Amino acid sequence: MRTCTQNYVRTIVLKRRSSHLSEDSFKLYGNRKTYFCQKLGALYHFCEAKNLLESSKILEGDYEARFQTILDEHEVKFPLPMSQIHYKNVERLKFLKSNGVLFVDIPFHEDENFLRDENVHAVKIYDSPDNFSYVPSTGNHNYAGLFSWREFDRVIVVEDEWDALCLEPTAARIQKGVLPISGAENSSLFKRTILEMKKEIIIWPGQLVAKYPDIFEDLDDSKITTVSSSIPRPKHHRSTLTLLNVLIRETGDVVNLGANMARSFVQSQTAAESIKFTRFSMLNENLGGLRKGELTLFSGHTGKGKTTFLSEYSIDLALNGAKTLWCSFEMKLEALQNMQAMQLCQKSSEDCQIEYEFVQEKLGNLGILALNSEPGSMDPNELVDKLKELIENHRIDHIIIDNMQFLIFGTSSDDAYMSQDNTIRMLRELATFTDVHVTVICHPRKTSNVSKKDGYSFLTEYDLSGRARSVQEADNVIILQTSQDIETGVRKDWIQIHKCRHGEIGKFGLKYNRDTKTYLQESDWPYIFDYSDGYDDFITSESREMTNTVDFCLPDRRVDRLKDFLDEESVDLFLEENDTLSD
Ligand SMILES: Nc1ncnc2c1ncn2[C@@H]1O[C@H](COP(=O)(O)OP(=O)(O)OP(=O)(O)O)[C@@H](O)[C@H]1O
Repeated sequence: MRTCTQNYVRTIVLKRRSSHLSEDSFKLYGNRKTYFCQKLGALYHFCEAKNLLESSKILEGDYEARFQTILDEHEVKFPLPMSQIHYKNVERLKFLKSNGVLFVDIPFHEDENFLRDENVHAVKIYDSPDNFSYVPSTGNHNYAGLFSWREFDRVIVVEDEWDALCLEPTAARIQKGVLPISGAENSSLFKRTILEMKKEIIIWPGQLVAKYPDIFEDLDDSKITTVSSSIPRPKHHRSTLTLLNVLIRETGDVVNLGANMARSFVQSQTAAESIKFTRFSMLNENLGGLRKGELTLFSGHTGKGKTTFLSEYSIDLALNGAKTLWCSFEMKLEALQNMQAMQLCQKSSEDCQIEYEFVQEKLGNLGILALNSEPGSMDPNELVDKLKELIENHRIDHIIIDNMQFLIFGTSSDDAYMSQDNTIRMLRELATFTDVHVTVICHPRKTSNVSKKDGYSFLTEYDLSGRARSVQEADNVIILQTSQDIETGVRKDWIQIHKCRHGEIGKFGLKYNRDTKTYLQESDWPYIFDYSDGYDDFITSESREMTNTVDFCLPDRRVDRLKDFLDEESVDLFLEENDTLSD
């Protein structure tokens, strides 16, 4: 009798084209038939696969006795010896799902039986997620028979059955089959029968070529495409979209748009799942909320509020469920913390200190994280590695990097450009392949097109420092625009969306409250402050300094206009509450 102290017993993954499987098993695990009917069924399948992976239980003690109990509990007859189990018997093992996952092994021998998948040969038992053994412990074991490689001319070779399980439905949407390789390394049949017959072989990750030289060395190079080793294995991806992105971006020179309709289905699904803004709800209209897997560049004139705005932006998102990680290389964490407390509670710094405990609790519940680093430069490679780890461990949805300059190295401008291109490319990949939204603050280069009237030039995406490459890589480019009338001192701020790959460009005004460091978007301004009017006529000589703040002065004629909209009593109340507004 075999004894294991800890075993993961994992359930059967049974979803192949087979006449003796009931419809029920197709539905349970999904197959191409199912998800083509349901369109987004692949997503379901993907989640199912992930759930199976994550919910597998550890069985303590004597494996076989425990296993037999499970079989008995579910009244499943497991006809030993295992080498004689047929698929139709195995089918019943799906009842084991609630107890974890049991992989039923397909014989992989140097004979044609393999191709018919007739027999189940062994059970794979996990001592830990990476350590497993087979019962009975004979020869080669491989799960190829469970997957879809036979149905397509193009095949993606992956490391093991978990990768295959996670990738298969997505791959099928773009007409590719999957084939797990582990266990087949000693088989010349594997190479001869499968790989040599296929028109295109994608190897994910590319290191498998070096790991299994006997299998790949003689294959025609022109048929092989490898997925970069910096991209995580399929089982580590968080959504179907990121898997599709890898397959579409990393493989093949030409994309069949017809076959890739799947991508737009998933894309629209992602949009529907985007995290919406409340304080800055006007961003929902253009950007469609915060979408996972995108890269946003955020810019604005130096010292004009980029960090301040993004801080409140991250609070808004956090209040709607998005977990943001701040990488603040410019501002000390205490300063960021203080600003976030004020913005969250909409209180002044002094009030936050008075109500310290309340503020602390509220901010704590929000769950915004910050990389524990001192202000200063950081090696982008080191940062990206760190971020991958944090995304995995803390389930992060959004990363803000403040700012790009701290990730650029090089003495000459050419070196700096190269470095910036490289950093942006890494951040782009990070967003795409981890399904996290990355927002990067970029400074503009020095601009000179300043009109006499406006103290700050109007920035466009072309004013962002570095090369156009960054803008091309980004999904969104947002600029906090500032203008200041040189004569009157009036400052105006607005958010301008210059690029939005999956939405629309647009703009909206902002007013700033110095006391709480918060912004009020245009649609929330008291209606009397009509954006199209401009602000010039709000100015009195005393209030010049404060014209873009919400507590600005209101001249008499504006009060009169207020009366057109409100009754006498409400106007009095309004004026009383805003006594700075009265003369
Ligand atoms: N709209 C605004 N009107 C007036 N003051 C503002 C406004 N927005 C932010 N500020 C103030 O401007 C100062 C600088 O803000 P912040 O650090 O956010 O700017 P930044 O653009 O990120 O700066 P840098 O270019 O140095 O990175 C802060 O004291 C902030 O309170």
